[in-house]
Amino acid sequence: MHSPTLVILAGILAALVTTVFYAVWYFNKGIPGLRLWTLSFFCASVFCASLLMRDHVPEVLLVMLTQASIAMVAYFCFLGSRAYMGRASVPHGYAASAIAAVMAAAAYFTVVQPQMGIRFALAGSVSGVCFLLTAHTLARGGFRNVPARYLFAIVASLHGLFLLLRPLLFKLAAPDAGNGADAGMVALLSQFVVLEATLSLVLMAFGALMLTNEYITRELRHLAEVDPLTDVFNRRAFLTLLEKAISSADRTQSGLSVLAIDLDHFKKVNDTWGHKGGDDVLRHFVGLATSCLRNEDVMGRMGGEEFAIFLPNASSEGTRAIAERLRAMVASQPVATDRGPIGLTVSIGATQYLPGDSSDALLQRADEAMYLAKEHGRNRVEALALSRPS
Ligand SMILES: Nc1nc2c(ncn2[C@@H]2O[C@H](COP(=O)(O)OP(=O)(O)OP(=O)(O)O)[C@@H](O)[C@H]2O)c(=O)[nH]1
Repeated sequence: MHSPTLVILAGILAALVTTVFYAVWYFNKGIPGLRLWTLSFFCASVFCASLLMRDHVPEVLLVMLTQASIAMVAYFCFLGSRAYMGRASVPHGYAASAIAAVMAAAAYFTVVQPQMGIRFALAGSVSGVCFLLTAHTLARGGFRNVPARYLFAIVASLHGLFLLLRPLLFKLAAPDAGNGADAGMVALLSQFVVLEATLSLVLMAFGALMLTNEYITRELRHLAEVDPLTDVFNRRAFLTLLEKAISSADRTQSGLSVLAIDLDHFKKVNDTWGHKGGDDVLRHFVGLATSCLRNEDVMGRMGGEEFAIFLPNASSEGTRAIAERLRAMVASQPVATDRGPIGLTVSIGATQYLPGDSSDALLQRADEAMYLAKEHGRNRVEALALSRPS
């Protein structure tokens, strides 16, 4: 296909992708990386537009514009990937200096010592390195959690490698571009370069949209499962996980313990310190509780100032020890506030899964034990059916 036609097609695609990304970003500004990917595709549109203005703009200006825009396509793509992966941005000063140096070199090799090959290699190497860095950034986090990163990382690395090897390819295919046969080969390779860039653009846009979609899905799942104040599972999610833990305990004949925890005299905390003070206490308690749990232990907020924790594979002694450690920790570590420390105690009911228990029965028994702790004076641990019958 005619090269200018391919460039027009690539330009239309880049502009369309930019518009779609801008619209998605406009309504979802919190998605990390999306703004930078939008800028990257915008620079790709500028690059295509500048190629099409070839006959109407002074050569040196055109070369500087194309070199800067192609470098920025890759740089913004790299920054977007870092943002998506939650990594810190890189200092823009280095990038600005690098792009300025590339533009200066491009001007030098256009006006002072015209060398198209060197300009070509320069543009390819800067953006090639940025695309390889993009692939490395996306791959480093581990593929298992976010499988869509496969596509983006593979396309970015192949595109980066192609950009780096491109001058070599031209050299091998057409060692003497002045000769007629080699000039034909150069034209063919140029068409392939535009095709490769267009295909990479489409695939990377696809990858970025998949990552965006994955982020939104993850956020929605988080909102549906997690209590916004304390960041532990809400009642519904906790019960679902408890059901699964019960099935697993049945299957593997392993232990499963449940703690029901209620903050003592929490109404008084609210009355004395205000609702905000009460919220701080809830968060403080959750922080303490999670610090003394193992990775496999699961905590949920069952409502108000009531929490529950289930402990897979915990023995009765282990369960008692964790409950007692948590009780003592809460009692000894008041919440520090500007107006002084807020003292806090908890009542804990502990129980263990007995064959045939439903999740409701198990939680109810833990609750009964917790009410016993309240009745017996609060700031204590009570247990029901904690030892497994032999
Ligand atoms: N700050 C804050 N308070 C809450 C929240 N949810 C429930 N509460 C308060 O928790 C308090 C629970 O009080 P009660 O059920 O009377 O229990 P208590 O004062 O802890 O007394 P005991 O449980 O018998 O020790 C109420 O004042 C609720 O308003 C919340 O998300 N934030």
